[in-house]
Amino acid sequence: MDSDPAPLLSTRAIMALQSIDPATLSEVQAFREDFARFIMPYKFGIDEISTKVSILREEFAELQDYNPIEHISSRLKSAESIEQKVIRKNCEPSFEAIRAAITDIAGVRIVCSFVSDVYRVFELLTAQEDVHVLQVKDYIAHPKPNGYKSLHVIVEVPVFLSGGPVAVPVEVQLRTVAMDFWASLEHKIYYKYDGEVPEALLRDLTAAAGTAGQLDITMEDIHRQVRGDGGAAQYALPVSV
Ligand SMILES: Nc1nc2c(ncn2[C@@H]2O[C@H](COP(=O)(O)OP(=O)(O)OP(=O)(O)O)[C@@H](O)[C@H]2O)c(=O)[nH]1
Ligand SMILES: Nc1ncnc2c1ncn2[C@@H]1O[C@H](COP(=O)(O)OP(=O)(O)OP(=O)(O)O)[C@@H](O)[C@H]1O
Repeated sequence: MDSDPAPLLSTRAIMALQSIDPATLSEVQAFREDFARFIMPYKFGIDEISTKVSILREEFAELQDYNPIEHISSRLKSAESIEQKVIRKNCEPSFEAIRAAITDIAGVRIVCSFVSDVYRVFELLTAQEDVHVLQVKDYIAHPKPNGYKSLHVIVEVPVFLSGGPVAVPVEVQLRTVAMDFWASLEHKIYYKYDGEVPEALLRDLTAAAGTAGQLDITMEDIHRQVRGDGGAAQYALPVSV
């Protein structure tokens, strides 16, 4: 006995689609295809940078018995987040204008053990000949007023598509574990309060950023002493760390 195939769309979705004029529907479909074509190179840009960072990480681990990179994460900006930024930046809503104005559609975050590692990984990545630096923002040397610290660099990498190479901007954020801990909590609080964070919490967050900064200094100092290249505080460490 034949049974009806399971519907691909719910009755509500079919009714909604039937009520849209076919011209609008084909416009929506065309837009979806254009958006997929627009976003694809950014995904490949993330892949390029992630591969470069993974190679550096493996090489360090193999040859130097030391790994300056704790972890790597990446994100492709969502259509909603791009839309919000287009509105916020008062950018013309065309793919061409968005491509020129929004340089963090592809994002990679590199979390390092120590501040010196952040700068070392930055130097190694940006010295590669196919990595073109467009902009650097050093929020470690110059933290934001709320205490936010990270080293940001917008790089452009070539992505080889069937039609030829395309230069894709990728935002790389480099930070320590302590900076990352602080930034992720601050991000959650900011969203929880929809940007209207109470004064007392803001004060606590700024103070916590200072504590995280102090922790980075102390940890790096201990690390240097263990490696035997000195440190600011010259106290002896107990056996193995
Ligand atoms: N948690 C947290 N993240 C931040 C903060 N400031 C910047 N970031 C992160 O860094 C990204 C880029 O920040 P910036 O380099 O300062 O760029 P911007 O001045 O905001 O400029 P646009 O990215 O063009 O809006 C943001 O999208 C966040 O992911 C902050 O105060 N707290
Ligand atoms: N370069 C990056 N690498 C990895 N993750 C990132 C990067 N930039 C942002 N993120 C993370 O992606 C998530 C969502 O980011 P989203 O694109 O919505 O906003 P944003 O880039 O942080 O802010 P804005 O749109 O104001 O520039 C957040 O968890 C954020 O921490």
